[in-house]
Amino acid sequence: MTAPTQNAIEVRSLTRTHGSVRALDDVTLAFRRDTITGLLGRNGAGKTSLMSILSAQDRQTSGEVLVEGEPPFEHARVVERMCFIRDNQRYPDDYKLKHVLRGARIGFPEWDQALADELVSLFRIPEKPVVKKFSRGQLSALGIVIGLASRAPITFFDEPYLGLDATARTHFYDVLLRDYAEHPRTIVLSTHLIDEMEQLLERVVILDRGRLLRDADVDELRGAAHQATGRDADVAAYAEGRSVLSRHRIGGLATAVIDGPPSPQDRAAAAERGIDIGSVGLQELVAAYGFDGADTPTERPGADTDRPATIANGARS
Ligand SMILES: Nc1ncnc2c1ncn2[C@@H]1O[C@H](COP(=O)(O)OP(=O)(O)OP(=O)(O)O)[C@@H](O)[C@H]1O
Repeated sequence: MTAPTQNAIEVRSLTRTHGSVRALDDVTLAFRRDTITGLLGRNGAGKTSLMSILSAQDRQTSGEVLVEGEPPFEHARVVERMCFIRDNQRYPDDYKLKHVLRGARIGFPEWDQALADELVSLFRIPEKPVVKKFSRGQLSALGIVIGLASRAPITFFDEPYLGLDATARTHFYDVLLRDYAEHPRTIVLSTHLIDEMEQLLERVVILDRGRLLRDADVDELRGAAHQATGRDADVAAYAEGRSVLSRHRIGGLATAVIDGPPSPQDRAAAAERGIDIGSVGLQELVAAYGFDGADTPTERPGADTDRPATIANGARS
């Protein structure tokens, strides 16, 4: 008997096009079993497209997807082990809370009714109105109830927090961590609230314009870049020849996010120019990747005549 691989999902050369738009472009990666992975990237990066294909709700244009070793599309055995909570889930017009929960209980073999009841009360989800009258936050809460109580071995959450108040988001994070500790499973969640949700994540996948930028442990990414802050001209000189992910300028001060941890030589060069070297958090790193090596648009395009070549061209391959 072969041992199960440590990956719940494997994706090879995955491409999804819509006409001339490449929602996913030659993506190769794996999602580890019994791990919470954050799917990050700017609007339109391809996060929903990827989860839709992995959960068999859409089909790739080319490439291969294996979920627990099998292609998911039209594979009932694989599909019933997955739960995809979309940010725009629709329900039949006459459905109330009880109808949605009844459907989920039938659809998910590992469904936990006690957990569903606890969450309904925690999120104060109303029983009487039809679901189509729910507020944005109530709809998100309902998705979270289904996603967690399904106990599906592979669960996808697509921006599950939309419209949720701060208390409800805290409840979500706390129950997710508690339930995951008691029932480990593979969870993939897309989010733009990176600072807030970073504590939940063990691994991170970053997409940009359909392409894979990073697939790494959160701890590895925390040291993946450094930032240099100082007078604009000094930071520009420091940035010269280094791989600049983004640069912010306010007045005469600038901060450049540079790919890679600072070496002793970097520290010495910074000290020589009176530049502060600092660490870059996950949210700042993802934002910096999204800049394409460009400046923040605080100044008129074309006004920046002294822009160093590494910044103007973008140094990231
Ligand atoms: N059915 C479709 N028809 C045409 N283009 C599509 C379709 N679905 C997705 N796209 C395009 O594919 C790209 C990726 O979209 P996707 O929804 O996967 O991004 P996302 O990372 O989830 O974005 P967001 O963070 O804004 O939710 C976008 O440019 C989007 O416009």
